[in-house]
Amino acid sequence: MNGQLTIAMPKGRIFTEAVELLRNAGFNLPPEFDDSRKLIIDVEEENFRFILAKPMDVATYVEHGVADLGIAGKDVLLEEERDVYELLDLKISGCYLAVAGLPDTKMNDVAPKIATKYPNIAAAYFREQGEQVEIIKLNGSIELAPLIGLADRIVDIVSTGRTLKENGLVEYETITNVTSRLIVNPVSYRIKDERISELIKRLDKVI
Ligand SMILES: Nc1ncnc2c1ncn2[C@@H]1O[C@H](COP(=O)(O)OP(=O)(O)OP(=O)(O)O)[C@@H](O)[C@H]1O
Ligand SMILES: O=P(O)(O)OC[C@H]1O[C@H](OP(=O)(O)OP(=O)(O)O)[C@H](O)[C@@H]1O
Repeated sequence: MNGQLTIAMPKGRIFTEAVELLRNAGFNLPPEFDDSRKLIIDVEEENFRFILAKPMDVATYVEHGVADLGIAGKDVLLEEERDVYELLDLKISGCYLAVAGLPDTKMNDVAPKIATKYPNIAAAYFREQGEQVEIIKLNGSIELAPLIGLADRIVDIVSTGRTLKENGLVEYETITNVTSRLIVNPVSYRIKDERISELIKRLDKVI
């Protein structure tokens, strides 16, 4: 064993599933994990420190080494391209990234507009398709953009498909599947290899 492990956890959707996975792997996480506003939770018994961050920021904490490990959606990892290693596909919080828009509509011929929370992923996708587009970055309610004429298409997460359906939108293409991943800071991986390998082994058994 070599020292405490700091793990950056994403608040929100992924959190509950990630906590369940860690508990299934035999880690004793106290009730604070079920109902608390604390942003740092120490679990002395396991020699873990958990920090609770916005999902989009998890890889930033890990890249800067203030967290050894983190749990982040593949969408965030593709969008941000942080200097971290991906260790495990945790197979939780599954969804996918898709291109969607109003049914039976063609994209504008000249610089069609794409609204998205994922400007880098969207730009790379349309570049690969050989299509020149204008990316419009939004922070949420992406489905609104084609409805009020801000964009021809959106690139966004689809899970149940309910948001698209209830807003009269259809999916045009799937870009990539998304699940949450365990990521590690490259230096921590070298220095704390024993503890990290042990964690991977225990998680791997319950995924
Ligand atoms: N239906 C879904 N919509 C969005 N993200 C999802 C969905 N299902 C799973 N995910 C995963 O959850 C992560 C986002 O979690 P969450 O929705 O809690 O945060 P967020 O929307 O990015 O945060 P906020 O809206 O507070 O800025 C994504 O990065 C993705 O990997
Ligand atoms: O296919 P579904 O199950 O309907 O899920 C997909 C929706 O969920 C997310 O939005 P979120 O709820 O995070 O709200 P946001 O608009 O603030 O991003 C995502 O951006 C989609 O809008």
